[in-house]
Amino acid sequence: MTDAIRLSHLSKRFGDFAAVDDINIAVPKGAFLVLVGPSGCGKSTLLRMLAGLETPSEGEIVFGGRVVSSGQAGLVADPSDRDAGLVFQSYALWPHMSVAGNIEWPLKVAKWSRADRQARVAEVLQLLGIEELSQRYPAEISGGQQQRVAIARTIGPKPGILLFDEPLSNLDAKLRIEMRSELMRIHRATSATSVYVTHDQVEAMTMASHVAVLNKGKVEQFGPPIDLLEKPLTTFVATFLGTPPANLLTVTRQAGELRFGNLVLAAAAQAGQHEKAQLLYRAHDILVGEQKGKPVISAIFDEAAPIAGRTMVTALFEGKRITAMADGYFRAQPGERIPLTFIEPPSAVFAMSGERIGE
Ligand SMILES: Nc1ncnc2c1ncn2[C@@H]1O[C@H](COP(=O)(O)OP(=O)(O)OP(=O)(O)O)[C@@H](O)[C@H]1O
Repeated sequence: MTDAIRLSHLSKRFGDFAAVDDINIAVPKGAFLVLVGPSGCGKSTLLRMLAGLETPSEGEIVFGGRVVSSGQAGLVADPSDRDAGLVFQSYALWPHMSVAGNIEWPLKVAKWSRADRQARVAEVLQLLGIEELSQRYPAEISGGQQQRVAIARTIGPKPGILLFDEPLSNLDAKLRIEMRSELMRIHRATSATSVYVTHDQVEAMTMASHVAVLNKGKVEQFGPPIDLLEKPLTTFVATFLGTPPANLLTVTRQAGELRFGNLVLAAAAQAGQHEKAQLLYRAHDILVGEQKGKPVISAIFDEAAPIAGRTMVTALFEGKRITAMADGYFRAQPGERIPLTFIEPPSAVFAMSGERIGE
């Protein structure tokens, strides 16, 4: 089957600076791809290239087998001629048009017949649950409702590809969670392929069928969210994804062992030939308390946050912050010493350069 989206050697330079640097990914039809990464990693630039608002410096964008942008050929198909719809962070509704008018406008531009337009407007109003707002003007509805109208307007013409640029970042926390599942429902109902930009890794992990983690314009890793959590290829991916954030401990090879201070954490063979390595421990693999026969450290309690019946605890050990879990609700005084036990072996081993070692 033809991929819905294929990016080959896609780059965008501003002067000497590569905002997007040699990206190569293929996205199957119907996927929900989330582009995630820290501020300035190139997410918006990549999305703007997908939308046809920015010309690639090099490489190609192919939608459903058709080249829509090409750096070499200097080709960029017009935003309206690439079967893609873009939803921005700011809703950009036309203030002088009613909700129904806003949704109908792109269909007029695309020369749909009056009857088809009316039927489609009614359909998307219903899909977004905003029928009762159809005659109101943008100034007369809330921010969350405006966002729904903006989404309705984008999906009206039935684009094959939906592009979202941090669409929920202006909403409050509760509404954001609600809209997340709404967007998933809309994605399924339209059977479009979606590309969604966020810097919120929780949003990425809950919504995505595929995630691309970007760092300095490059894709660090691309795949289903579970694969990225279970088998991160770099320390960047390992610590960027997952809640609470994972721990990386630098260990030194001594004889047959990998030691963290005086503590033996793993067999030296796990680090291959490296003298030093970084061990990945998820918070739930370090438990507050002691367990016989397992490596334990005495750390200085810093703070505690209850999460789903357990407690996420941060503590300091030799100046390093460590995140661990306690069963039930846990409290201690800041500065108090608490035991932390490494109840599981490290879930991955990385070279000091950040690359994964072994399986
Ligand atoms: N028109 C431009 N001219 C020069 N540099 C630019 C331009 N647009 C973006 N950049 C630079 O390219 C890099 C990537 O920017 P981009 O907006 O794509 O990042 P982002 O990942 O979307 O960040 P954020 O999450 O903060 O929105 C940044 O360093 C930015 O300063």
